[in-house]
Amino acid sequence: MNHLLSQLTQKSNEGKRSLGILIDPDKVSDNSACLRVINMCVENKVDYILVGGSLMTKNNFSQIIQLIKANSSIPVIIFPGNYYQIDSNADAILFLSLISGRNPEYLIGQHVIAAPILKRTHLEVIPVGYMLVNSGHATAASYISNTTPIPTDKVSIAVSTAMAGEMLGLQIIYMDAGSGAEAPIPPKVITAVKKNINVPLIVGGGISSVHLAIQALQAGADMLILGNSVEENPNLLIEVSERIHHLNQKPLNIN
Ligand SMILES: CC(C)=CCC/C(C)=C/CC/C(C)=C/CC/C(C)=C/COP(=O)(O)OP(=O)(O)O
Ligand SMILES: O=P(O)(O)OC[C@@H](O)CO
Ligand SMILES: [Mg+2]
Repeated sequence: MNHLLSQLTQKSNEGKRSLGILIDPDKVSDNSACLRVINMCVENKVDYILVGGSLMTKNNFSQIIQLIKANSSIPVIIFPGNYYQIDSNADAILFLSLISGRNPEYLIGQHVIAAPILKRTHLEVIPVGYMLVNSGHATAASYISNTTPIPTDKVSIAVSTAMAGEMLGLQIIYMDAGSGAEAPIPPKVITAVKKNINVPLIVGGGISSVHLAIQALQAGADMLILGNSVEENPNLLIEVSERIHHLNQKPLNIN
């Protein structure tokens, strides 16, 4: 029942890293473009495909999940911007509580609406403490959720927020600079958070080069999420995936 969470937790405990690719349905122009990304994920042994966005203006969410399921065996994890983004053909959903913000709607409101719908599916529901960290300019997730991201230089706020999330029972912490961020989460913030929690740490937002990806992994990220940059530079997916498989032969342990 909690297969993916167990897998991620075990990998994290062993110091092994994972790679997730985000497909934002709003950015998918057509099936063939989407299929290209899916095929690249398969060829490069990507661990997870995430599907979701802050806003959905196209009616293609379920279709994209079906396309992934029909063309790969990579687990599909919903990364929802809101409770409309639920589809029983996916494998799991990140049940995000936006703990960096103070908007009750994104801390618990959306969840109350989603819970009975999720109960009727077989989706694995993964409780996640979702933290937005300032990235230089406003991001869609921060604007849409009407929350202020954690200031980048306030490391102790990021650490305390992550610790509180873990103490509340959340099983993963996801630190996000926001999709298309000018700069990703600084390595020192990643390391400080990682050293103070015992649950897996996902890091994403603005990872636009192999160098930045390696920096985040070496700082302590258990799982990286790449979105925008993969569409702009497909080689990034290939190179980051290779590096992760290489690193996993000599696992690091930050804790
Ligand atoms: C529990 C359920 C069902 C929903 C939770 C909803 C919560 C708390 C969401 C957190 C806030 C939020 C709006 C997150 C969005 C995360 C996401 C899927 C980001 C993908 O990128 P975009 O934010 O769409 O960026 P672009 O500007 O690049 O399109
Ligand atoms: O699109 P990018 O900037 O890679 O970000 C991915 C994801 O972490 C956004 O929520
Ligand atoms: Mg979007």
